[in-house]
Amino acid sequence: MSDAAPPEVLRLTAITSPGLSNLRQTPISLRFFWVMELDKMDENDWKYHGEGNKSLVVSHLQHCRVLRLLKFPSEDSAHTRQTAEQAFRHILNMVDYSKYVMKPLLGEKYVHSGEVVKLPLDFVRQLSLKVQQERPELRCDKVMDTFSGCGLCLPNLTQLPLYHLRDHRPPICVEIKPKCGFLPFSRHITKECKRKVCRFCMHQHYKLANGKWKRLSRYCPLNLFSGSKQRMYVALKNLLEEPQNNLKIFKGGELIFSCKDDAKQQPELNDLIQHLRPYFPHSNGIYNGQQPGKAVLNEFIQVICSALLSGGDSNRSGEPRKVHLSESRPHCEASPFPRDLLRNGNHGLPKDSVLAKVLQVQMLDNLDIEGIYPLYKRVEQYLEEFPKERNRLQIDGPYNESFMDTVKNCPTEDDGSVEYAVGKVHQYRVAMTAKDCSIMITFAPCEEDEEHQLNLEKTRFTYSISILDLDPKPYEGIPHQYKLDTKIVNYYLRSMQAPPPSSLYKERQECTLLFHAV
Ligand SMILES: O=P(O)(O)O[C@@H]1[C@@H](OP(=O)(O)O)[C@H](OP(=O)(O)O)[C@H](O)[C@H](OP(=O)(O)O)[C@H]1OP(=O)(O)O
Ligand SMILES: Nc1ncnc2c1ncn2[C@@H]1O[C@H](COP(=O)(O)OP(=O)(O)OP(=O)(O)O)[C@@H](O)[C@H]1O
Repeated sequence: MSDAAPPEVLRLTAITSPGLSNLRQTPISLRFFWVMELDKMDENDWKYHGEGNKSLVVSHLQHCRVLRLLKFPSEDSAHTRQTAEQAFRHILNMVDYSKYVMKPLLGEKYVHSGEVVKLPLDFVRQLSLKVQQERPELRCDKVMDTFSGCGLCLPNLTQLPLYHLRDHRPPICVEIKPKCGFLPFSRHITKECKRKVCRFCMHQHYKLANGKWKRLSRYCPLNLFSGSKQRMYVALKNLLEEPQNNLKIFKGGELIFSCKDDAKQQPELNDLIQHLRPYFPHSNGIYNGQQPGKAVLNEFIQVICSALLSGGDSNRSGEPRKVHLSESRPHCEASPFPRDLLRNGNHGLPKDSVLAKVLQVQMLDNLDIEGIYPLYKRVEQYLEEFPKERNRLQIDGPYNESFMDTVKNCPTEDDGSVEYAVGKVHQYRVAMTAKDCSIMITFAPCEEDEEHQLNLEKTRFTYSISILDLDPKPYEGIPHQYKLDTKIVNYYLRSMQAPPPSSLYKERQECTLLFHAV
């Protein structure tokens, strides 16, 4: 980038993987956000934004961008010391995987792969100290990587660029980690309950038993992915009642609703309603016989549903084209729902909607971990004999077009080859990424002539939808997945013999939303 670049673009410090990426291919919207001058990086320009299990995210105070920094187990200091080079490779791999594997599968418009940046170590260390007190206790088993100086720069997806110039109401962003939206249908499954109850609902019992959460969530991903507005409504209502790590809400880039640091505490729905009121002025009086707070939440849920179902093209009669998933049962037995509603119509998801995209990629896992594990062992045995083949088979990347070809063109029948086994393992790992990604919907009030509006009756919102956390899942993680699957099923079967007391579900009258026709 030359010195004559416009002031917003300044000196570029992004490093892209050689031969694969090119700045000229970076969308102009992203280039606009590159305002980083290496020698002027100041931790005071950044603030803590959030974190997951693997990375910590800080956001810029003025510009719509975030830095995503890796984390390591805190006891693993020897590891952290030797990893500057590895961390750099790791982040490059993450970008390539997002760009060359997940983006083609999920759709250009939903995925922002970001750019690797090399940051001054002093800046990273100061930043790490600065954010430490903001970090939730449950995430402090890991420390931020302050050794490699590598990070990932991304647009801040909780914001709408330049939006603040148009309206005083800041954008609202809803982040949903939907998890696996289908029941496995593989012939390799040995436990019948896996065909009837979804992984998320079963996993709740294991999480409760090992203390990860104090209450069960009623959310069921199969309702969210059903395409039925009524079932989606229930799924979103259940997320609001018990968000765990599946729902976060931001306003103007600030987190306003999520699970509390102390998992025993409950997030305040009444506070959320106060935040949302100015966005739904029609709902502030008594509306359709509902309390105003509930009417606000109802409208809010409808905005989210509408965004999740948007993006599909239409057939000749103006109906959105739908995808139907005939292989899998559409309903999870752990999520009680009136039978007639379940029978009522085969909804399906609009073809290009974000949910359809995520679900299709999740369903690349068509053998289930029970079918994958023996194939993993076949690959392992082969690698023991021919260790040099690891590179050719792209077990640890590089994640490029050739990796993607293996994912797309894997034969359907097992011919006993290692190529078949590797293809299925690659597909499984890609599906795992889609089962663990998050969807961000950012919306804000807009004028009549604005492009990209949600199709709603009462209010006009401009919006954007993105999919984030699209990192590769490690090949070495497969034995762990196999063991975890057994544990989850066993805990579920055990807890079905002694069902948990109803108090383990959140009992809150004031936040029980009305079920109404949508
Ligand atoms: O295994 P799961 O289904 O519990 O998913 C893990 C997530 O737990 P969850 O069930 O969503 O609370 C887990 O989320 P939390 O750390 O619990 O918020 C991670 O996303 C983990 O991925 P990774 O190992 O960091 O790449 C996730 O692990 P992967 O299985 O996706 O590798
Ligand atoms: N581009 C972005 N814009 C705004 N916020 C973001 C962005 N990327 C991440 N975040 C926020 O940071 C949080 C942590 O990021 P992310 O989910 O990528 O972490 P992770 O450690 O990889 O997650 P996991 O626990 O699934 O491994 C997200 O939940 C989200 O709230």
